[in-house]
Amino acid sequence: MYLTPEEEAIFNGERGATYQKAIEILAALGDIYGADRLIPIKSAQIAGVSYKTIGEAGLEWISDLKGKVAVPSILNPAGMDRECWKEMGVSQDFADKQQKIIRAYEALGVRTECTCTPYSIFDNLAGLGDHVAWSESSAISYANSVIGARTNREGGPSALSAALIGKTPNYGFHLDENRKPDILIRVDAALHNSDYGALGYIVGEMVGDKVPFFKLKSAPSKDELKSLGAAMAASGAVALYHVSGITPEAGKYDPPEEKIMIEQGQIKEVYSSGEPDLIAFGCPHSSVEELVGLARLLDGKKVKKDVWICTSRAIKKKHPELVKQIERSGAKVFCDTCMVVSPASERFNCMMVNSGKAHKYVPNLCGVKSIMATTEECVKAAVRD
Ligand SMILES: C[C@@](O)(CCOP(=O)(O)O)CC(=O)O
Ligand code: SF4
Repeated sequence: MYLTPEEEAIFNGERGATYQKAIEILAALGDIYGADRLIPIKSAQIAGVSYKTIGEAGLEWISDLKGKVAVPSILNPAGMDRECWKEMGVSQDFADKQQKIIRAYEALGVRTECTCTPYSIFDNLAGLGDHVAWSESSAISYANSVIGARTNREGGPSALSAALIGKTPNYGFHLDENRKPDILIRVDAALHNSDYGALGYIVGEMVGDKVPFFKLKSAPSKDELKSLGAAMAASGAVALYHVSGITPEAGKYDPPEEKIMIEQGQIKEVYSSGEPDLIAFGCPHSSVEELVGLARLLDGKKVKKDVWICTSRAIKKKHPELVKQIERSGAKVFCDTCMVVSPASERFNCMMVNSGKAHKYVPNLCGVKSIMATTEECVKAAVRD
C-alpha cells in the first residue's frame, strides 16, 4: 500500500512508538486486503472497553499508549455503569480496573460516552458517503446501512489506530464495488418492533457475511433497523444491508437473483416463554423513543424481577423525568454498559431479552440461558409474580 512521505515518516517512528504502531497496524491491514492507500476518516467508534472482554493484557496495552486521537472518537460500552456499578453487583476490583481502562482511553482524547449507538447522541460523526472506522458490530451495520457511511468491520485496535492517525486503509466497504447486494430476502410478514431482531437472528445465520437486500411488507423505523442489523451482525457477520425503499443506498441497485423467503411462522419460532430471573432491554442501547415505549408499558406497574434497561448516559441525563417514570416501576436504567459486556449479568440463571443480538450472545458470552420475547411479553414476564 502506498504511504505518503508524511505517513512514511510516522511509519519510521518520527512521532514516537504509539503512532508508529498505529500506522503499522493500518499498513498491515491495507497490505492484506489490497488497499491502494490510506483515506481520511470522519470519526472512530472504539470497542474493546470492558475489562471483562479485554482483561489485563488489554488494560496494559492501552495504558502504554501516548498520543491524541486525530478525529472525533467515542468509546463502546464498558463492563459497568460508572455511577451505579455497586447496585449492578460489580466488584470493587473490577470497577477499579474498568475505571483505569476508561481513563487511559480518555488520556488519548477519546470521548467516554461508552455507547454502541453514538449516532443517537451526535449527528456529526457520520453522514452519507463519509468514511469512518467503527468497531462495535451493530454500530458498523447501522453506519453502513442506515446512515450510508462507509466502514469496514474494525476491531478495537484497528479502530483506535485509525483514530490516532485519522485515516483508514481504502478497501472493503469503503469501495463502491463491495457495497452492492448479493442476496434478496423477501419477507412475507408484517413486522413490528422486536420482530426485526428475530428476523435478523434468522437471516444472519443464513447469509453469513453477504450483503442482503430486503423487500419487506412493513416500513421499519430507525430503531427497528438498528435491531435488524445488530442481530444479523451477531448471528452472521453482516456489516451492510439494504432495505428496498428505506435505506439510503438501496435505490442504486436491482434486487439480486439469489433469493430467500421468510415467513411469519419462522419469526414466531425465535420467540419462546419461560421464567427468567433477569429481563434486559437495550441491546443495542435504547433510544429515547424506546425508553418512552417502555415507560408506557411499565406505567403503574411494579416489576417482580430484576429489570435492566441499558442506554447511553447522554440520553439518561437529557431525560431525567422519563428515567424517573421508568424507575418508579422498580426497573433500573443503566448506562455506559450492557447485559452482554458486564460481568454483573453472569450471576443470573435465565435472561429474557427483546433483542436478536442479545439472544445470540448471552448464552456464549455470559453463560446465561436466554429467552427471546417481544417487548410486551418481556414486560409481562417482569411484572408477573
Ligand atoms: C459484544 C459486542 O457488541 C461489543 C463488545 O465488544 P468489546 O467488549 O467492546 O470488545 C461485540 C460486537 O458485536 O461488536
Ligand atoms: S452487546 Fe448489544 S448493548 Fe452491548 S455493546 Fe453490543 S449492541 Fe450494544
